Amino acid sequence: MSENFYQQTTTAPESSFEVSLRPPAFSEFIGQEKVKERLLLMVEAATNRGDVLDHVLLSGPPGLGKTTLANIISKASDSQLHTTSGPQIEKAGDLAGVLTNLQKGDVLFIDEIHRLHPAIEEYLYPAMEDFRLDIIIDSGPSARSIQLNLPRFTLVGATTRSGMLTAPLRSRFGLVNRLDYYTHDELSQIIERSAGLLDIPIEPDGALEIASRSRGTPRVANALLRWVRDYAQVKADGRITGNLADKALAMIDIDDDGLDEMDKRLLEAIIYKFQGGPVGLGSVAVAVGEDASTLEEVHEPFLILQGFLQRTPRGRIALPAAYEKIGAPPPPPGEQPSLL
Ligand SMILES: Nc1ncnc2c1ncn2[C@@H]1O[C@H](COP(=O)(O)OP(=O)(O)OP(=O)(O)O)[C@@H](O)[C@H]1O
Repeated sequence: MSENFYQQTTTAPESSFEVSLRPPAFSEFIGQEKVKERLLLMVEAATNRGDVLDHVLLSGPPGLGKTTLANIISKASDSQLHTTSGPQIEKAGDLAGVLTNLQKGDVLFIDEIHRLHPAIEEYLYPAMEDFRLDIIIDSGPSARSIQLNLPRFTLVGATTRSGMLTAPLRSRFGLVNRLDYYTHDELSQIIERSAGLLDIPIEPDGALEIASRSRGTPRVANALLRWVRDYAQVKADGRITGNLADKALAMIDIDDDGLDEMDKRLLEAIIYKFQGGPVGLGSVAVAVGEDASTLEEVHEPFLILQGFLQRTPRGRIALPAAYEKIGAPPPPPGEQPSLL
């Protein structure tokens, strides 16, 4: 279970468990204060003007609350939410179907918007800017362009890879927000809230223990809470204390910093197989037997944030903290890989 624990919790389709824990309003959404403040202001201004909300882009690693915020935005602006994702829109006709289904003021949430096909993205520009859709019907000599007027709507785009978004698409969003990893204190509050909703008795030190091993990510925190709850029910009286959470998480090989087996395997591969780097992502992926994009989107951002890893133009480099973490002797100073 442990090896792919984060992958399961960060890329698995939404479970009813997750949906049930989703905060329904800004007031219950913990953390991301700046983002919340901006969105609240936008919603209030648009409501006061009786206007439709501007388009919003939310970026950041998986599981930080982008889908949750899209839901909250649509509720706060009293509008209907329509959900789709970049890979689901395969043809221009798919996009036309989604757009022509919207009512005035509706929120269209496109998850993984960076994965939209470039040709389809171009249809989105006039739709976002002028609420107009130009589509070509038929082909060959009888091909002709027809123009459809769309109701004014709000596009909420979510991406884990904001760098992959094209400049023309990015510039069409009125507000661009980056979500950051949560602090231990914020995650503790999220865990206590979830435990309350699920009727799980938890001590503050139990919540903090889970929080400190949740890699700054609410989705991981909720998944770990669920595991610790099961452990507490079977091995104890059901109450989650700090000590019990520690034992439960050790059982699934999640260490004090929240690193799992795959994180450690990645660091070990760079240090032992590639002499600490620099090494390209593709080579690391083959060495650890994991998909390169999972390493890049799920594992690496946290390892970088924690100071274990560095991305350089020449490849990945293990930093001194990584040697310490896996108990490898640090390289002699002369053999430290150059960071350039
Ligand atoms: N600020 C928060 N407060 C409380 N719970 C949160 C918060 N942010 C996220 N969660 C919880 O974490 C889970 C994951 O959130 P969500 O699905 O919104 O993430 P996401 O960023 O959209 O992820 P992905 O990009 O992978 O779809 C949800 O169940 C939600 O309940």
